[in-house]
Amino acid sequence: MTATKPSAVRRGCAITTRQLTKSFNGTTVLHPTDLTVPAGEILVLLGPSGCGKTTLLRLLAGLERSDRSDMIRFDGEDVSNVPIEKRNVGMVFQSYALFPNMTVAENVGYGLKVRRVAAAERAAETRRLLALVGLDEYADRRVTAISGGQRQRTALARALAIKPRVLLLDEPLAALDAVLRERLRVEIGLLLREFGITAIYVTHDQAEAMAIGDRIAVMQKGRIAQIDRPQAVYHRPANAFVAEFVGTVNRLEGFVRDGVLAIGGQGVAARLPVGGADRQTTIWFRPEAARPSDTGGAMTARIAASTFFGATQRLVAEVTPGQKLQIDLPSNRSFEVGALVGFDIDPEALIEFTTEA
Ligand SMILES: Nc1ncnc2c1ncn2[C@@H]1O[C@H](COP(=O)(O)OP(=O)(O)OP(=O)(O)O)[C@@H](O)[C@H]1O
Repeated sequence: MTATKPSAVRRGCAITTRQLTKSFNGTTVLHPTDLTVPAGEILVLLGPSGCGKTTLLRLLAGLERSDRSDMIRFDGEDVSNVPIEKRNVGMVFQSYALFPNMTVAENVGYGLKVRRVAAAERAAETRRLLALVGLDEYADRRVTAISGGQRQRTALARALAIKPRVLLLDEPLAALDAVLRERLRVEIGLLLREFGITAIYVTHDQAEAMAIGDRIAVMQKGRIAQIDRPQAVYHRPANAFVAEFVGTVNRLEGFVRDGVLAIGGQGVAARLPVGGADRQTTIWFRPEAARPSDTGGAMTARIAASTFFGATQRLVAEVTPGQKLQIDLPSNRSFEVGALVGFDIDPEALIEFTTEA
């Protein structure tokens, strides 16, 4: 994609919400939410179906009214009672919502035409945006005659054409196949950063969230469970829900005595040094925290399955009958299903929550 520097595009604005709340028919779907999004940030709203992501996005857009007013500010200005057409937000949806009877260029220039921007200026701006999203050669194609990925880039260019203060994206890649999704999430992230626009991006795909977001707000039942940089959300999840929703994670339950979590079974066992007082606890760790050990290791588990990933292999291993762990080990050693594997766990990567989610 061409890396043209946008010149006329205004930087995005800062967004703040204070105790933003939404109920439908007496059921609260967004609990009071305080959000501060600095200008130019890409914030991803991540969470399972029904957790309130779209509701929060629609409130910011002005497509829903909050339960109380004066809750949303753009650069300090209260926009709670400003209708959508005056909020100056751009929107990109999963279903491209393009006009099928128009060309790519006509779609991109549509918002400018509605705003009565002169034809020459409109054409120049449209060309610039099409170059930016790598569609200059498709300007005169009908949108019905381009691919899904090209349609999504057309939708992005169209949303950016009106120079929005905020760009809101709701599962923009959900309708695309896996390969295209993976490519476009990198491209969209680069484009949004290049624009310097403030963007709120809704997805339920954690890999997409980590690739695109400057920060991720993980939502759980109408609340933000954690808002932080992708690395922090992944490595230092705020609660068990976040740990399980973002990436693969293992849980080990047992008693800690003299600083060691010990669980045992028939030939398989864990004696994991975790420190701290004697307690019953759950310890969490990610598959890549496992380290192969030739001397036995703190953990011994029976291999139930293995999957080759190239550089690594993912083993499913039973540490006690019924307690399965997923661990990633280098793929240059082969492990037989049914055999025992010894490994350690990077102590830095152990996660323990004082309160359960
Ligand atoms: N207009 C509405 N009337 C009644 N209930 C609604 C309305 N819109 C959303 N809801 C409810 O609010 C809750 C949150 O919905 P929302 O669409 O915000 O979730 P989401 O996280 O975006 O989910 P998904 O990923 O499935 O789109 C859901 O339980 C949904 O059924």
